[in-house]
Amino acid sequence: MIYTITLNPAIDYVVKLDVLEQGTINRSQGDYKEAGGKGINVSRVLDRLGTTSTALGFIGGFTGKFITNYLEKVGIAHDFVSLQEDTRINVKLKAGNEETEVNGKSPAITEENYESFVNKLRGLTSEDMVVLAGSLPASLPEDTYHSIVTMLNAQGVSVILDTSGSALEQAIKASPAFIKPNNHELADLFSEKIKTDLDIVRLAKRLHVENRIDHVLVSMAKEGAIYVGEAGTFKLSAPTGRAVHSVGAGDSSVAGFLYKWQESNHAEEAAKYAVASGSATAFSKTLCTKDEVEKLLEEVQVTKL
Ligand SMILES: Nc1ncnc2c1ncn2[C@@H]1O[C@H](COP(=O)(O)OP(=O)(O)O)[C@@H](O)[C@H]1O
Ligand SMILES: O=P(O)(O)OC[C@H]1O[C@](O)(COP(=O)(O)O)[C@@H](O)[C@@H]1O
Repeated sequence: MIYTITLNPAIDYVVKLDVLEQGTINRSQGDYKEAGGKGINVSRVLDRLGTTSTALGFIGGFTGKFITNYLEKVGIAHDFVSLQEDTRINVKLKAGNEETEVNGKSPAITEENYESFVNKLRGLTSEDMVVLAGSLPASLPEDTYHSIVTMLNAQGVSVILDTSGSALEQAIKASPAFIKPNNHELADLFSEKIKTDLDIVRLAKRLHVENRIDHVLVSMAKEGAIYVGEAGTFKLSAPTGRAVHSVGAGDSSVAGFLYKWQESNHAEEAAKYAVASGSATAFSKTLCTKDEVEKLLEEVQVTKL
């Protein structure tokens, strides 16, 4: 069974504007709300690709209810721990080609809440895969993902991790099986400036070798991705198209990789599927569908590095 963990879910409130002017009243040309947060988006894309998963994490208040109602409507299983405070709202402002994001502050998580969550993971086994994705709520320590990866590894569970900053820096020391930083997150992780593909390869190889991470997929938005791992080192081009809304593109890549990986056990195929899924989401108003992904698959070119 696949489980996705979103410790800090969100309603994504997407607002379209002609231009965004600071210090005055802007009027929306159209807006909509999505059940978001990285793990939840992975569950949503897996569902569209035909794979079942259960969404775990913390949820609270009327905003949390919006998310669970949505998941129930589309038939995605969930087993969240309930919080007193409201799940956050993340505002995504789309003005012309520019996307500006204001991600909300996380609700408080008590020790009791956290213990209830960890108890849900105790029964997982080597039959299971877990996606840990997104930022950590402010009330949890920065080594939270490190502890979860350590615990799940000991239970034989494969862990897929997609986070950034200090949470990522700590968690990679516990050797998750797969990570998908974007090129900026990779640069931050090593406090380096990335200028060429070879810089990416060099840093990703350190994660593969020194941190014993089986698969490292570094996404680079319209430049595609670079894979370093058990299957070798290669670059994958992204299909060309008009980027409509890139929120969730990274989450779609994670879901695409996981979907193909569990079906084929073939990392190169999985990485191709990841890139096609990310691009299919970037090219559509919301998350990708399987048809959209498979239409783009042939356009993803793989070059050995
Ligand atoms: N403008 C774009 N054109 C084509 N593909 C894109 C574009 N933006 C994102 N993608 C696809 O989505 C994937 C993930 O995007 P990226 O922006 O790197 O991730 P994240 O959302 O995690 O920052 C890329 O590897 C690529 O396949
Ligand atoms: O937990 P974070 O880092 O604040 O990110 C949450 C945001 O990321 C998203 O999951 C989108 O992520 P990507 O664009 O990286 O795929 C949004 O749905 C959500 O608002």
